[in-house]
Amino acid sequence: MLKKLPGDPVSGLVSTTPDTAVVFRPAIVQTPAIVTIVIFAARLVIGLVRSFWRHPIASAVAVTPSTIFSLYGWRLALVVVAVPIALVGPWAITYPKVVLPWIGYRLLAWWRLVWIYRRHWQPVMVVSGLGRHIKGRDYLPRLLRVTCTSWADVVTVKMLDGQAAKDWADRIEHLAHGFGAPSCRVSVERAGRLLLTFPRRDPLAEPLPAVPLPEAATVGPVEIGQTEDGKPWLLKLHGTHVLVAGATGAGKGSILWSAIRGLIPAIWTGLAEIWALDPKLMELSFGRAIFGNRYAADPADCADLLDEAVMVMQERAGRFAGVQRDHVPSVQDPFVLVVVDEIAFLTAYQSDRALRQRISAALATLTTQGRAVGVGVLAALQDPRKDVITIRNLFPDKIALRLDESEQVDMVLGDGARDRGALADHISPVPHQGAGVAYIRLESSPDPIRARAAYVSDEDIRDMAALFEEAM
Ligand SMILES: Nc1ncnc2c1ncn2[C@@H]1O[C@H](COP(=O)(O)OP(=O)(O)OP(=O)(O)O)[C@@H](O)[C@H]1O
Repeated sequence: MLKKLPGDPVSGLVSTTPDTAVVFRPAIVQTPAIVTIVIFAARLVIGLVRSFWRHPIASAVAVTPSTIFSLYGWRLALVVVAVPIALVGPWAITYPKVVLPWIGYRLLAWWRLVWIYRRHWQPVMVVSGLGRHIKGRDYLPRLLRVTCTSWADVVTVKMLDGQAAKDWADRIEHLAHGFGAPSCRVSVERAGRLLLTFPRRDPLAEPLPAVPLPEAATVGPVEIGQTEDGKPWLLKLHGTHVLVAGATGAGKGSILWSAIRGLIPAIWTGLAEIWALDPKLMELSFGRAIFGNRYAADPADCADLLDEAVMVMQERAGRFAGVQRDHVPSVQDPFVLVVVDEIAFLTAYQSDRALRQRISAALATLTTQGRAVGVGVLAALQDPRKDVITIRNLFPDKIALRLDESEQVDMVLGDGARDRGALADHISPVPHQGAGVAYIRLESSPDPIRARAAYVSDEDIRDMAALFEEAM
């Protein structure tokens, strides 16, 4: 009814005299006041119904006491407020994990929706360029829902038609600053819809103690720490190869040692073996007893050990050919995990060219053919540039600890990882806050996950090694 086709009727022309500008009289559509009032009232009712529907608890908390106050006075309103608090309060303190998701986080989500996101939505969208202001009208992405977890707000957004997730990923800093969050992560919920994660606090700010030794022998994903949403960080080792990149002091050792720790019962029962290459002669030498005679520090010895691993791999491949396609760990054919601390010492920084080529060839062979026959590589390095590690892409799983430069993030985790919120270059260099904190990108999902590896102290390593020393 209020729509008008573009252009003005000829009768609207005021002047067509040569030498004077053509002037159009703007078309004014007189809308009766009652129509405007009805439209605004309908919008208000729809908004209230939607608000009650989406936030029943928050709406009840806001509306019930004020209604009772206006109808029956403050005494009854006080009773209505005090009784639920008295009932739910002790329950919430005793069972916070039950009460918080059901009541606490819902109230918080409503409050943050109203106070943070809805209030700032229009300016943040327009200024960041995600919304458009055309001819006095705003075209904004729709803010659909806010949910809260213990550490973050998750905002569901319907993008404008024609927008891509990358448009949002390119503006994570605008979004984080605009909504007062330390960072923002973007993931796709489904076509046209995004989830924006805004952390409220850092759940990984405190170091984690070493994970207890597993009770059962397993080579399955081993628990090595905790992810941001409080779940155990399970690292797959059998059936893959893992590259860990991090600047000096980023905590590479804690990932290597946590992985070894998770395999200790399997090593003990003969289902797994760790073959350790320690060219820096620092990290792995601490637990030599765990590795038996499969430990090398000198580059020539490392090359011999790698060649031996290749031979084991090829012998198995020959035996398994046509019989089985997957490796099942057994005492005869244990899972062999080749752990390399600072792989660049053996490849890029190795001055003996022949040795360097031998080592590179062995590593490339293991990473291309090893996983089906139960030989895996877990390698750590400081500098992820291509000229330092040419076989970077042969590792299916990669972990980025604190990195020095923003460009290194995509080198480790793949294109677009940093845009989606893997801010590995922003991890704190203070060991207490940032060591062991990492971003992971799994083969199955483009969205990076933030996690922290448990800290395996020298004492923990000594205890683990002592188990094997006694048996020797
Ligand atoms: N997961 C962790 N949680 C808390 N603190 C840690 C963790 N890992 C390491 N640290 C602390 O950070 C320091 C450096 O760790 P680490 O030596 O493992 O780093 P790195 O990446 O191996 O460094 P480099 O490459 O220089 O050997 C350790 O001495 C320890 O105090």
